[in-house]
Amino acid sequence: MADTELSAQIKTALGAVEIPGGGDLAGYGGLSEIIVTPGAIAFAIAVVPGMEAAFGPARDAAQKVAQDLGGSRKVMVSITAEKANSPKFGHGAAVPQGKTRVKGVQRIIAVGSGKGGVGKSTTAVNIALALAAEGLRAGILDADLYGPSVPKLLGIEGKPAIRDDGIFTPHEAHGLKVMSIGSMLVPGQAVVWRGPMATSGLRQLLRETDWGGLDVLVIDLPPGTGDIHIALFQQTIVDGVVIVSTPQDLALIDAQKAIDMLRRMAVPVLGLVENMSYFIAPDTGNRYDIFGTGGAERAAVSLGIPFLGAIPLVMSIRENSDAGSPPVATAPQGAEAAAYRAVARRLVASVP
Ligand SMILES: Nc1ncnc2c1ncn2[C@@H]1O[C@H](COP(=O)(O)OP(=O)(O)OP(=O)(O)O)[C@@H](O)[C@H]1O
Repeated sequence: MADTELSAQIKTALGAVEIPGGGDLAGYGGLSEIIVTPGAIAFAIAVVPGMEAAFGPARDAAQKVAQDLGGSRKVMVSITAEKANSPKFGHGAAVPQGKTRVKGVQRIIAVGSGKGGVGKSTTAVNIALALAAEGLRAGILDADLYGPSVPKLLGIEGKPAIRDDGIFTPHEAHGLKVMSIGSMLVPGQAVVWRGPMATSGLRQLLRETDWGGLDVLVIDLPPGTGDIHIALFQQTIVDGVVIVSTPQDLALIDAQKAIDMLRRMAVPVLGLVENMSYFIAPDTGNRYDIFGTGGAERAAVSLGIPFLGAIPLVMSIRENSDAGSPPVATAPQGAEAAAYRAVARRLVASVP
């Protein structure tokens, strides 16, 4: 059967998959193009804020429908989310003075996003690994208080060791020094960890860790522009910020707000990375732009910032990252690692 026929057949069959709020997946506006190749089937479901879990059963059902029709093809159905922003940076605040560097750290590159759920943490971890692959002594600090995921992405468990003088010894994973704000949280505590507690927790992790001489520390920021960002940028010299976005997440207004905050806080914007940008069929190697093409590049141009590269939507990125085996470390010769390494090289070129 021709691939387009199977694609149409799957779409029709998705008419039997119910979605939250009524209706079916075939008629749902957030369903991407259904890519069918001789060896694979891939499509994505874009959902609105807070609906990722609710759409889980629909995704599982869609996966089954596609698998039943697709025979031995490998099936990937992803949910891509656009979560609500964190609290906004107040307008009119003065550009702060008195920023300092972190002891034992030459350069800091932060990774942020206008919105959550765009793959910011996955990108941050793989960029840090790619910087290490360029020969730099690299580390990563997980500042995403509202959803720390770096420990899972790097397969780290437990709290970091604390020396007698109260200084943290960071975890080590895949050649990276790693600290996560997740280690500071008691389960269920995150909600009340706002404002001063959150910022002092971050400060402690950043300043009271024995980084042991790093060329570059990557900081995985929370999404949006909130207290953590303001405190970090007020107190610390951050050499630049990378903004991660998905193609359908390119509501320019969000990226614009994040960039506006960075500019007013005198933090350089290093550029935009487009994540889950295109799908590469594992069998044919062909590229498919399932949500259209060129959005992030155009957005970068109109925002006046560099476009740093596009990361494909690949099943192995999700599966391996969620299992603590990020592709840059575990499959360094693969196409996924190459995409992250291209971004890292552009960063090395733009941060002295
Ligand atoms: N390029 C990719 N291809 C396939 N899956 C991806 C890709 N990038 C990220 N993912 C998956 O998307 C999900 C969300 O990624 P991640 O946790 O990095 O997002 P985030 O923006 O940091 O989210 P949050 O705002 O909740 O912290 C994860 O399951 C991850 O494995």
